[in-house]
Amino acid sequence: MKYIQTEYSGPLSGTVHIPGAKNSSLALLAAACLADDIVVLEGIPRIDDVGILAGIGRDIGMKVQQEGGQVTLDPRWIHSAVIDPGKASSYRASYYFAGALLAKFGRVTIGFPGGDDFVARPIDQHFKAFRALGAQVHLHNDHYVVEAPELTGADIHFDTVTSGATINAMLAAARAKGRTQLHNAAVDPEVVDTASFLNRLGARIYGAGTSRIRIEGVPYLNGGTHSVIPDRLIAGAFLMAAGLNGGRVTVTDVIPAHLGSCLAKLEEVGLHIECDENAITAHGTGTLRATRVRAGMYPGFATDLQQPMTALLLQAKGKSIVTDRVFPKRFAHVPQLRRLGAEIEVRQESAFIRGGLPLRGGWVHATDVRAGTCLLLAGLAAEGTTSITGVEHIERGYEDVIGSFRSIGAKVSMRELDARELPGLTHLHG
Ligand SMILES: CC(=O)N[C@H]1[C@@H](OP(=O)(O)OP(=O)(O)OC[C@H]2O[C@@H](n3ccc(=O)[nH]c3=O)[C@H](O)[C@@H]2O)O[C@H](CO)[C@@H](O)[C@@H]1O
Ligand SMILES: C=C(OP(=O)(O)O)C(=O)O
Repeated sequence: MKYIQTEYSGPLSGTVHIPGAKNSSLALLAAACLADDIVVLEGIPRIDDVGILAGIGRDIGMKVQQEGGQVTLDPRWIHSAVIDPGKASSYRASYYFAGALLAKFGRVTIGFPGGDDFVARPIDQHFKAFRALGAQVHLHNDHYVVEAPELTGADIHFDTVTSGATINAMLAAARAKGRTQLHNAAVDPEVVDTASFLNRLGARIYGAGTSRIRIEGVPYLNGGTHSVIPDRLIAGAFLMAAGLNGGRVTVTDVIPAHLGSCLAKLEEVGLHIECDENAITAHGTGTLRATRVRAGMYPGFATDLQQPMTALLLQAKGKSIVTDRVFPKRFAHVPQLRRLGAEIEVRQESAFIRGGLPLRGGWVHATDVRAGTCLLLAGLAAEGTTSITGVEHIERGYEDVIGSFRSIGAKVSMRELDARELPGLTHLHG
């Protein structure tokens, strides 16, 4: 079993190239199924979730060729819309295959989504959208079936703002008959990126990036080429790394506007931020201020950044509070941070932090990708050696976590755990 080892690293400094966004890539790769010709996607990160998705694509007949960050997909060979439940459940965004295959096949069989587990991650709004477009949804033990002999445009009012269901509804409606309007839609950059991609193929999607999206269904979609947007969540985590021990980090190939609420919060805690057209530099003075973070949907502070931010706030003298309004129980990193000596506890769905106290290295377990980033940052600020298991979660989101952190001077390495050490470590998962 692999684990990541970190050592106290002092101020981190350097430049990191930010890869394409995981969450956008997963939507675009599935969306390619809707096309009637070859699609080329550029800037796709080489992460585990993309590997699983490509495997599913090949299983159903799609031709998928990966060369570095360029992925060429030929959907003309897709012969099946029955997706292996195990593969679908091994990552979150498999639900996009339901939206993308429905218009072409009229029936999709697929496993329930997996991915990071934050206690509750319903997909009722995806089903609501499919039903509104005329589909029936049948739930089974380990899979569900979505069926629609024909999809017809409709007005869909989401009960809550969800990026996943907004994207899935766009996919299903792109080739539906007539007009669909999405109300209370998510405004995330990944929604806009998916709409831009589909429009490049000939779809007619208007208003993506606002809470009302209009889709005029089209009978077919061409092929085309598209570059995925940069990963704002990886960029945010590296900027936070600059604040840990008073360092200076530049992230390049980013879209600064996608990080507005993150940058504002970093300035609030005392980091200096400089933005260029496609680069951001953060430098810490060594002194951090405690603060209040309320994670919300875009353009709010991202739920996927509240865990690395928590690692940073452990270094800020005083009391900080972190609340997650998107996934109110997303605090699996908290008991792990306590193993490193952090004074942090969860009460009434918020993490209360007493920061500015020294951390000491130890064994910890990453339960999900961002918990992993949080523990990695905490490990770089802790005295001694920190060992992080659960690397498979981290690798869902990072293509070269060790290389990119080393490039800013982090003392971090990937190691192999001797099987004989395992029994003594099972307590970590509790
Ligand atoms: C693969 C992917 O893109 N994952 C991202 C996506 O997840 P995911 O697509 O699962 O998250 P959503 O944006 O859909 O969730 C937003 C909120 O809506 C709720 N909800 C969602 C769907 C639904 O049918 N019913 C419902 O109640 C969720 O519980 C949550 O409170 O957005 C999250 C919120 O920015 C991010 O943390 C994830 O990294
Ligand atoms: C929650 C995340 O991913 P997923 O939705 O794929 O589980 C994440 O990227 O932080």
